[in-house]
Amino acid sequence: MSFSHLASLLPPDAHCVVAFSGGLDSTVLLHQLVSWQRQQPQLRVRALHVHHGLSPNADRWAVHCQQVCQAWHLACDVLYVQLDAKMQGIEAAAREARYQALREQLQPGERLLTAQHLDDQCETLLLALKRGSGPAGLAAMPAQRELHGFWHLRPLLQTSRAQLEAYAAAHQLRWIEDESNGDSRFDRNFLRLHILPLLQARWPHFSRASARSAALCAEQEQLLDELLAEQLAELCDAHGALAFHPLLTVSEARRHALLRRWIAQQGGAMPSREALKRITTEVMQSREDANPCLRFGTFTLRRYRQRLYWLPPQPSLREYVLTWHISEAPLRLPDGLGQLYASHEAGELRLPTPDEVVTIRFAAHGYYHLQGRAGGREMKKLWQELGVPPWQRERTPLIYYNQTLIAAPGVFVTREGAAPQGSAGWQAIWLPQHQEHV
Ligand SMILES: Nc1ncnc2c1ncn2[C@@H]1O[C@H](COP(=O)(O)OP(=O)(O)OP(=O)(O)O)[C@@H](O)[C@H]1O
Repeated sequence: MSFSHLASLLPPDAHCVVAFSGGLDSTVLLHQLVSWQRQQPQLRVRALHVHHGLSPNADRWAVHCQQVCQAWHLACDVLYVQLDAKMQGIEAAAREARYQALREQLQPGERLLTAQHLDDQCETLLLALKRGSGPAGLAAMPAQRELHGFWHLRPLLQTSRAQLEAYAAAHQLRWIEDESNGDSRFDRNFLRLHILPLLQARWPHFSRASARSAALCAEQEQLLDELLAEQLAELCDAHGALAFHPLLTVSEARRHALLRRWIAQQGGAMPSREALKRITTEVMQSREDANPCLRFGTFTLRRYRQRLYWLPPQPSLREYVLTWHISEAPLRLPDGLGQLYASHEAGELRLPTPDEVVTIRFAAHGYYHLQGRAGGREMKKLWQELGVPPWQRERTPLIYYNQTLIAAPGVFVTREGAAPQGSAGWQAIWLPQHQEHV
């Protein structure tokens, strides 16, 4: 038996974690790895089984998986996830929960292996066609991808179901049949049970040919990624906000390709063509003083000045008042905003007097004088002058001494907050959460 499909994806000393459902596909994959390990003794293999709790047989499947692994001298952990069988889109929810549970178990250096095969690839392509996907969707499943810092590999993508069945028979493997595989209310099962057999009967190479189409789409997408990477990097600032004016002077095809890649980098789902057109007309081309906003699931696309922002929910924190003992530990801010540190080295803030209580708030109204600027201004005007986008204005920590606004760390210091010339001051440093461990 040749293991070239494994050797092309895995170094000989790889640490493999197989997502083992106990079905035909992952049983064959696990058996092949165990067999290959005899030739590659440095290879490490272990299995994880996810117990979704959806089938009355789920406990038996978990026991089966552990027995198979025991017989093959492999470690096998069972991961329990909670799902409600009555919920909408249970297939997608189960997949989401499964990948999350699997990911959480991976140790540094381990690779996750799943057992999707050639016919699965064909089904995925047909499902993408049904949704009207573009080339990224029609590329179906990649044989390898990075998944939150880990490698996720699908070594069987070139192997047909018939080949897997022949392998299982030749090695007398035992596997379990998920009874839900026979339920053609699920789109994938409908294709597998009713459509693919017809296509394969007429054109025996249909799955292989369609997988080739998927691979060609993937290649085109990769080429575009490479060609557009430089331009996209130039358009993005350090926070990922996109300078959109240059996009208005390029072709629609290039604009859409750049927007799709930018949204993917921001963690958004692939937008439809219709959505990309709306981004152009309703957000990029809206009036200069408009405050356009489009919702995409839990994300919001907004424009501020010359840039587009892809934002997770940004609730106002105006109700918060946190007392800060600046000589003690750093202060943790609400809603994942990170921490505030006090540094007593060469700061520009005056120290509070003994009767002044230091609080952190997220709202300021009225007229203020900022240090280093002539004249006072309304707070709203100041935010505009400082270039702070509207959604950040009630999420920027503000230091108060009693009822007096002193500073916004890293943004401004008020006249009332400035240390007198020649006297020692202190500094407040705001470290957003994503920088805490740098
Ligand atoms: N209960 C499970 N425990 C562990 N691994 C599983 C489980 N179910 C499925 N897998 C893994 O995921 C692979 C794909 O399974 P399946 O085709 O049933 O899922 P799917 O929802 O279509 O997933 P995908 O989008 O990942 O293709 C299997 O080959 C197996 O490696």
